[in-house]
Amino acid sequence: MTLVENAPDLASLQRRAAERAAARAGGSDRLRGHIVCDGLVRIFTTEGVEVVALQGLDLVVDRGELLAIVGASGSGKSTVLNILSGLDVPTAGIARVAGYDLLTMSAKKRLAYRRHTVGFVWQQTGRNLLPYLSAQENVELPMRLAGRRGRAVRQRAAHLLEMVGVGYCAQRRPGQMSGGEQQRCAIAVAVANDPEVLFADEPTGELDEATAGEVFAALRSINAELGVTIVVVTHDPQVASQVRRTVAIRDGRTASEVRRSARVGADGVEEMVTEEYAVLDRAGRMQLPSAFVDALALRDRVRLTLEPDHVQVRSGDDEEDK
Ligand SMILES: Nc1ncnc2c1ncn2[C@@H]1O[C@H](COP(=O)(O)OP(=O)(O)OP(=O)(O)O)[C@@H](O)[C@H]1O
Repeated sequence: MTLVENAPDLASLQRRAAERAAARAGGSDRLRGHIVCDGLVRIFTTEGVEVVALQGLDLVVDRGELLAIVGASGSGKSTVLNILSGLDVPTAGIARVAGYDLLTMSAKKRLAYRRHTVGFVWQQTGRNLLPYLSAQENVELPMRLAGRRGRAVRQRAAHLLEMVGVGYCAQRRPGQMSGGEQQRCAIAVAVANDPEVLFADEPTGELDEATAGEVFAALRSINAELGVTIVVVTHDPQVASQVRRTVAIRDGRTASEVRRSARVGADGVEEMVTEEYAVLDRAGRMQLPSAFVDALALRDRVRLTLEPDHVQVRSGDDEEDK
């Protein structure tokens, strides 16, 4: 499916994010695979019952990308995020972030990873900000805890608040800010110590659509200005219009992907093109979108035919019915 619209702004932000990310990494050749999941498996065992939350999930996120992960409740989104953020350990497979192997790293390294390499924004605003500090003080706090002092700390905090569009809230406490303003402030807090990767778990879950749009704008501007790699987990399928790449998870696997890219049309005007892909894993497996399965009443067996430039999928019942 391909949709075309005029929205060059997202494209120029993404170009800037790629330039900043390349500058951070010391060259554009270091951009590939900032986050790599390969055949990732997570099995939970509760009272003797096994739940396979991730069953061979593959995902590659490049340095400087802004990626959204979507999926229905129970599809495995939080499990992936918990693993990538170092809170949980996978059962098998490969999970690597910024050169850290998340399966084998020691407890000491895991702590350093969580403190310095990654930043977090949670859905509950109360988990992101201290209620008795102003927005400015909240953003300064992680820098002070890391031993930084002086005018540079105050300036960076003020600069980050401006970057996410809530500079006017600097002297307000969280209770004096709206939910959207608090989440934008939380983004500034999360990147205060310049992490390589920012993870956001349902950062707009408690917000209305317009306010959610402002939070995504803040994430895009942080991504473009700092070149930080961002992964947002959400159950909101509308997010695909807010970011360049959206990966959908179904039953613990990456099922499909929506990409928005800039193209110059015949009239010379730059436009955004949205394309949806199914994801083929290394074992040759892919999931058909449920809408396709329902439309053709596909079930149990399907017939595959190799054509010169595509593969045809037909109901396996056809031949038997004749
Ligand atoms: N600690 C746990 N113990 C047992 N099962 C778990 C545990 N954590 C998650 N699961 C199961 O793993 C599967 C994936 O859960 P996960 O929380 O990753 O889904 P999700 O897509 O984030 O859902 P939601 O949007 O509702 O948060 C579910 O079947 C869930 O019940």
